[in-house]
Amino acid sequence: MADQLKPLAPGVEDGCIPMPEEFGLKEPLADPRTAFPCSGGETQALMRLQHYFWDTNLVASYKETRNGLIGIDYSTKFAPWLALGCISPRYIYEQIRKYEKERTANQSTYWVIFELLWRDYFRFVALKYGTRIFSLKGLQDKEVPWKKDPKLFDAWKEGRTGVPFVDANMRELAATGFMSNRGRQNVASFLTKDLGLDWRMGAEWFEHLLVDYDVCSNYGNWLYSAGVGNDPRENRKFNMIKQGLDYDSNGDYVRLWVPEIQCIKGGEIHTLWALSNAALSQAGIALGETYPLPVVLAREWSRHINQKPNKRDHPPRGKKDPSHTPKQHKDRGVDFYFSRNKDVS
Ligand SMILES: Cc1cc2nc3c(=O)[nH]c(=O)nc-3n(C[C@H](O)[C@H](O)[C@H](O)COP(=O)(O)OP(=O)(O)OC[C@H]3O[C@@H](n4cnc5c(N)ncnc54)[C@H](O)[C@@H]3O)c2cc1C
Repeated sequence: MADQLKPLAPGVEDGCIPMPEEFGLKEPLADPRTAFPCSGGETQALMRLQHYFWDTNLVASYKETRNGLIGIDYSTKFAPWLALGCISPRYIYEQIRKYEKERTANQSTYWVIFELLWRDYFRFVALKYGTRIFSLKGLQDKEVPWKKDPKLFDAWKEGRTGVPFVDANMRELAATGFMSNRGRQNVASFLTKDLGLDWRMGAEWFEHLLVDYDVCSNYGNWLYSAGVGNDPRENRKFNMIKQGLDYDSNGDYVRLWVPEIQCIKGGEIHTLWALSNAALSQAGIALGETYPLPVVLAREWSRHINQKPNKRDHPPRGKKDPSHTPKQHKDRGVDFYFSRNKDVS
């Protein structure tokens, strides 16, 4: 490696690095609700690792918290730094191995490595298939009658679908550039399976906004969600209402991002349209006016109307913070990549 950079070519001046204002850009606003309140650069990335591994031992409970929705510590948040080359996956891997030797090795420490393997996997998929990862028919060359309805797409991207769990996630993305993995899987399934929209519209919207945008991980995951990746199982679809009740049983996440419906208490917030007029008007909600009616109603959602939050999904004892994931049943958290069921719900 060279010790020094070569001098600039003759005639090229070494001016100052231009500031965002010179391009007409304003300082980005920091939303206090963000799950990624960090800044860029290698130093910050290393500090995050130090915090997540060595200072707090959060890495040792990653598997239980990784499906969380609120706050910085439910997952590693390494993705933005990885996407921009501020930290390397090898360094993270070596640090996990060191942690396992010096502190503890458990399912959680393994699971962070496992997630990094997904990242690698999507790189290999992109290498193998090249520009086919952007093709409407995907890797399977599969004909699907995708729609391109701009009204439905706008409702999705602006968080106005009338499905609170979807809207909360889409608003978080627009306001902060970040969305949890649980949220991404759900809104992608909603766009492709419930709305039947061209999956590439969703992928492009993510590309436009994600602070951790990465061409391989983004298009690889979208292909998967759309059912046109190299996954042999068909028609897997998330049930938005069950997911909302499982992972945001009390509705705290929805209330954080969809304030106009925050007067509805508890998990009923996920099925607003099923509430009585009296309950809605008491909460100051006029469906279709102050908050949209659902743009679509999937048949399987009706199973969860009036469902009390599942006892088993209450946060583990001693973990009251809303950012903690509900206790997971055997297969929960083993994303749609592994679920044997068609309706991953
Ligand atoms: C539709 C969709 C689009 C996505 N787009 C992107 C993207 O553009 N860039 C991106 O980095 N991730 C993407 N992901 C994967 C995943 O959601 C994010 O990597 C993760 O939410 C980032 O948060 P984290 O760093 O706290 O992850 P953690 O849960 O802490 O995971 C640790 C690391 O493992 C890797 N990882 C975790 N899950 C995945 C996955 N499913 N696929 C690939 N790598 C994974 C990431 O590098 C992540 O930083 C997407 C997922 C979906 C469903």
